[in-house]
Amino acid sequence: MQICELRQSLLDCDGHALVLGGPGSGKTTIALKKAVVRINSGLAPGQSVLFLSFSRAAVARLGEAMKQEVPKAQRSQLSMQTFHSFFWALLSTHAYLLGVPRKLRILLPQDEQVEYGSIRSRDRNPQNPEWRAWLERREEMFRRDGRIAFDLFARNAEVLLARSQHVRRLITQRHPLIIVDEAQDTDAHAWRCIELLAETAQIVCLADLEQQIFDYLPGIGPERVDAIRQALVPLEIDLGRQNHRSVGTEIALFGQDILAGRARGTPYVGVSCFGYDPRRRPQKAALRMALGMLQRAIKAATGRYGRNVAILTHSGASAARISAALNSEPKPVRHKLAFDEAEAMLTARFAAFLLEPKAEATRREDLALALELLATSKAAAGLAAATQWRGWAARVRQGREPRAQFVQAVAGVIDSVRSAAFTGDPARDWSSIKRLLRDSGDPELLTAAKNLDYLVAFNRGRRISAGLGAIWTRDGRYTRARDALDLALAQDQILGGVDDPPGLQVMTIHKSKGKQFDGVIVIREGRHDGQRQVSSFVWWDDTPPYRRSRKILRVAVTRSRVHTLILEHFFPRCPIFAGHNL
Ligand SMILES: Nc1ncnc2c1ncn2[C@@H]1O[C@H](COP(=O)(O)OP(=O)(O)OP(=O)(O)O)[C@@H](O)[C@H]1O
Repeated sequence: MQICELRQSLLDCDGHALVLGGPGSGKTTIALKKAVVRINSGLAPGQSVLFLSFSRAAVARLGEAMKQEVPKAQRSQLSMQTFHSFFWALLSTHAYLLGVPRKLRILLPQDEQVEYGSIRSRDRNPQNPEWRAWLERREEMFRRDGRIAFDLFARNAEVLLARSQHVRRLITQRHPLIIVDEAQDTDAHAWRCIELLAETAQIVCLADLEQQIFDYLPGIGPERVDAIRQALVPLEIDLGRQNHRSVGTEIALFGQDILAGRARGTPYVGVSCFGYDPRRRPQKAALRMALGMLQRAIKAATGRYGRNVAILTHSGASAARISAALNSEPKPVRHKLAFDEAEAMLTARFAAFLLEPKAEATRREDLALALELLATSKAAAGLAAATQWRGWAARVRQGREPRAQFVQAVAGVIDSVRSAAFTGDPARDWSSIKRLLRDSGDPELLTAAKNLDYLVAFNRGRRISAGLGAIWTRDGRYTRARDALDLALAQDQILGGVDDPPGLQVMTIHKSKGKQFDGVIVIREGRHDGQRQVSSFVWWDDTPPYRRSRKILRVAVTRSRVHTLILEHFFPRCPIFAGHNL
């Protein structure tokens, strides 16, 4: 890699720095180089360069990039973490200074969701007394029981760092250089933490305001980059519109034109569009054709098929529909769906419960508990059935077992696991639970079995297996399997899952941020805005000239290295695409 003068100035700089630049301009790459230079200049034993990112996805990509940019010998001196894992480590060691219990536990998102699931998403705001009451209860859980929700991490880390110079020193002595990825998306608390650490550590912020697509979240806004400038007075280098991701294509230029609202009216190298009429051609057929076109385009450009490709959608519901269309017979297409995990995690707790030893004497309690666990996962999905199932659980406890088919099916499963001989191999035993659920023939239990598949798809299996295996080795049965599962999931949400699998992935545009694929299909369809069908590229509440929508679409189209294909319904027409001729 050529190091230009601009990049060299970053490598030479001892003070704070701010690296700006568009998608694929090389911010991450040069920051990793900077880390290597710092490591080579000598770190004391126990010291490392800290690279902070928002999502595990971004850390996963960093891991990939690191393999290219950082020599093996130095990798252990580079600590790549998400903000969450960094704050968690900080809080779990020092939060007692805030007067909370010494032993902290994480309030998992799926458990939080159970608490507030009944409040509609649009009512989850500080104006709503019900929501405020939940926030207070959540705060109380932290103060009294040491159970802390992810959302409280940054705020409490800030209080801790602000109060204790000692803790600040401990961190900056360990990490003399801190690199902050996607610094434009730090909220006020996370940013204040960095600012406090900047007193005694060197900070390098990477930012691109034009990729700020999480600005609907509280505390995130365009003011952050100015705040960085004011607080750090950094050396500023701007990689501008350099494009190293999709060299030889005009993908970055296309993204730029989308953002600027410029329609040049001629095709772009590396970008194509496949429009279809959903009344004539079903989506599942169009999807398969589009995947073929994408892979052929990648092969034509590079001589080989793409290693990883993604289908990007505007909403989670749309991602789920695409996934279902890909799964449809006769030729299902293998893929991974990045989806809302709460329901699946809670179903896993039900499965863990089924693994726990059971006795005839506790049948009634077991059945009631099973119904409650299932109700909890329903509640997380915001489904009304939860209330009814909880009612049934209460009746079971009173000795009045409802005749409802669902209750009978669950009772059947409980009866079968009581006599099941588990093998001690968690993977096999987990599969036999799934089989039992499927064999029950009940549609709800079938959904539960499917949710368990998702966990495997998400690579959550390994840590869960290890936890369950350890219990079996100790006890010869799965005593308190649910605790082991919770522990595995908590670890996983903070530390784990840092891989970027090959193959096809389906996800929302927001989830794709910071990722890179050989090829990308961006789905455009219709979405109902309450009055009529509008293009799904037009974001909720956005108005001409559609700044927000353009920003988001640009993030989507610039995720690919070789080819981006827009798969679109002919109708409704899209104002953002008007004048383009792809
Ligand atoms: N100076 C360079 N010369 C050649 N290739 C480079 C250079 N810098 C980066 N690359 C390559 O370009 C691609 C994108 O770079 P990188 O991920 O660093 O960009 P980025 O600015 O962090 O992107 P984004 O903001 O979209 O996450 C990578 O595959 C990287 O290996």
